[in-house]
Amino acid sequence: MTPDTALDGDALTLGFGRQVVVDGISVSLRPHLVTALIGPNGSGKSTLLRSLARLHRPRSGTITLTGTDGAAPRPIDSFHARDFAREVTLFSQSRPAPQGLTVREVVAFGRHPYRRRFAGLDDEDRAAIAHALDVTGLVASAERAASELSGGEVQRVWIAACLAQDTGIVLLDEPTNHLDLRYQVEILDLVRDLAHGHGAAVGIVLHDLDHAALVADELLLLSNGTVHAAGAPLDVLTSEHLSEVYGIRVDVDVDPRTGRLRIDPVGRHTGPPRSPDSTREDHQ
Ligand SMILES: Nc1ncnc2c1ncn2[C@@H]1O[C@H](COP(=O)(O)OP(=O)(O)OP(=O)(O)O)[C@@H](O)[C@H]1O
Repeated sequence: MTPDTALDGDALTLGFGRQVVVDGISVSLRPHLVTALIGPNGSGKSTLLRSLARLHRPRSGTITLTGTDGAAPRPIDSFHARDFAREVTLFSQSRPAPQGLTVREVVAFGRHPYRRRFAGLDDEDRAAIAHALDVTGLVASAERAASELSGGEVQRVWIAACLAQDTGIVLLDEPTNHLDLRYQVEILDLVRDLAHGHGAAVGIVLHDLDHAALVADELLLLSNGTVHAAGAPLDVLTSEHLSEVYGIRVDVDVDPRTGRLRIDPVGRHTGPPRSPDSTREDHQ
C-alpha cells in the first residue's frame, strides 16, 4: 500500500437527464483518514462516490488525484485506465458472482491492473490475493465456485477483489449491507486498518449511523444533493442535524461507559424506556 495519495472533488454537480442529484459538493479523501458519506435514500451518496471512481462524469466541478508517482494533483480523466486502477478501487453493491470461477479467481481480478498481457500471476499478485482472502475470512472457501456462495459471501469476495487491487484510495459503497454481525464488525475493522494502519484514503457510503460513528474520522451528511453538515462525527451526528435531515426525532448521547455515540431514532410508536423493574412487573 502506498500512502499519501489523495482524491479531491471540488464543487461537483452531478445529474441524470434533467435531474441534478449532487449540487456543488466538495469532498476530500485524505491519506490515513476514513471519510464517510451518510444521508437519506436518494441524497446523492452513491452518485458522488461513483463520480470519484470515474464512473459518473460531473456536469461541473473538478476531481483531481494525487497519485503514487509523486506528481502534483491532476484531473482523474488524465490518467490511463490501468494507472487509475492502480490508484483507486471501488466496491459497490449488487454485483453477481461470475459463473464458472472460483473465489480465488474472482479475487485475482483485483490484480488485473498490475498484470502484463498474457502473463500469469507473479509472487506479488499471489501474496496480495492470499492477504485479501485471509482478511475477508475466505481462505477456506478459496477453491469453491463463486456462484455457489450466499449473497453475503459473494459480497466479501468482491471486497477481497478490491483489497487485492492494493490501491491508496479505497471507495466502498455500503460494504456492510447484507453481512452478518461478525463480518459487519470485521469489515469495519478492516476499513479502519486500511486508513490508520496502511495510510489509505478511504471514502465509504454508510446507512448505519452507528457504523459511521465507529469508523469515520470525517463525515459528510448529505441531504437532497447538498452537504447539510461536515466534520468530525461528534459535530455532525447531532440530534438536531439528524432530526432535520431524516425527518424524524433522533436522540443522540454519549455512552458514559464506552465514550461512544449512541444514536436513537425515536419512532412515533416508541414508548418510554423500560427499567428492569418494570420488565419484571410485566411478567408477574
Ligand atoms: N441510473 C440512474 N438514472 C436516473 N436517476 C438515477 C440513477 N441513479 C440514481 N439516480 C437518482 O439520483 C438520485 C441520487 O441517487 P443515489 O443513488 O446517488 O442516492 P443515495 O444517497 O446513494 O441513495 P440510497 O441511500 O438509496 O442508496 C436519486 O433520486 C436517484 O433516483
